[in-house]
Amino acid sequence: MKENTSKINIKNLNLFYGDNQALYNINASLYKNKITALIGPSGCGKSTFLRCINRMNELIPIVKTDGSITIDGKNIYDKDVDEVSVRKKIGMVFQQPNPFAKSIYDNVAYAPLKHGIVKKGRECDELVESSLKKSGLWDEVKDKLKTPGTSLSGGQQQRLCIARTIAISPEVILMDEPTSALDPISTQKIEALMLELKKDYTIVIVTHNMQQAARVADYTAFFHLGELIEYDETETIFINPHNKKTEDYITGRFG
Ligand SMILES: Nc1ncnc2c1ncn2[C@@H]1O[C@H](COP(=O)(O)OP(=O)(O)OP(=O)(O)O)[C@@H](O)[C@H]1O
Repeated sequence: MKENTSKINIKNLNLFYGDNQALYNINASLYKNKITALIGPSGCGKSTFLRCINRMNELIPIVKTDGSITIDGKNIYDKDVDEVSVRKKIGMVFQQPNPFAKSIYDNVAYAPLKHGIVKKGRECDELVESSLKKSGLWDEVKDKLKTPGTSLSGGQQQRLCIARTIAISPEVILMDEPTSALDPISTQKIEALMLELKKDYTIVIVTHNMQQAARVADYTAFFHLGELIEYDETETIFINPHNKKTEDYITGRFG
């Protein structure tokens, strides 16, 4: 792993929902311009861990987090860091495509205009076009930018959500089961897109689909009962795991 640049450093991360501990002392370095997949049985803490990386769990009042997550050396849990700036730097794509009830154009333009990243007019038009091109959707929507985002197919809506995420120039993209609501062809398109996007972004994905992790991820982290059991190059996790629990899960003995 040595030749990689560390982008996200997690140290002694514990998370509690009220009295219930959901994450136990997680330590890991996630690498820049790589795709890291989080796998493990239902309820093992994958989504909780993902949401720690953009401080989204803080929207849940009973959550208490300790430990640190540094991104490029800065702890995002420091008191002087506000969570809105964290979420601008770290985009998120959800399981269900969730475009705004707005036009395709406005879905992409909304946040950059709101944050003053671009001005209305040509500058904004160019950003909308380049974001839709990067998400592989431009050719399918360029003649209907004023139609509602919700009129697109599920797979197109997910690529619109990715375009919306890219438009504010994040450094990290978190994806929580981004293809589980999609058909195989849309899934294939999103996977191809992820491989393209990792050239510019660091990607962390939660997936239940082990073939998907094997196809797209450079690194894979296996969680069980809130613990990070094993984290390594994807090939090692799938072909030569070091931990018995990882092996049992990979080979379908539980989960
Ligand atoms: N909002 C919440 N309030 C209380 N407990 C929660 C909340 N969200 C998750 N949990 C608990 O935290 C633990 C980890 O859940 P999490 O959703 O992170 O697991 P997961 O591995 O992503 O599961 P799945 O694969 O089913 O989505 C579970 O025991 C779950 O019940």
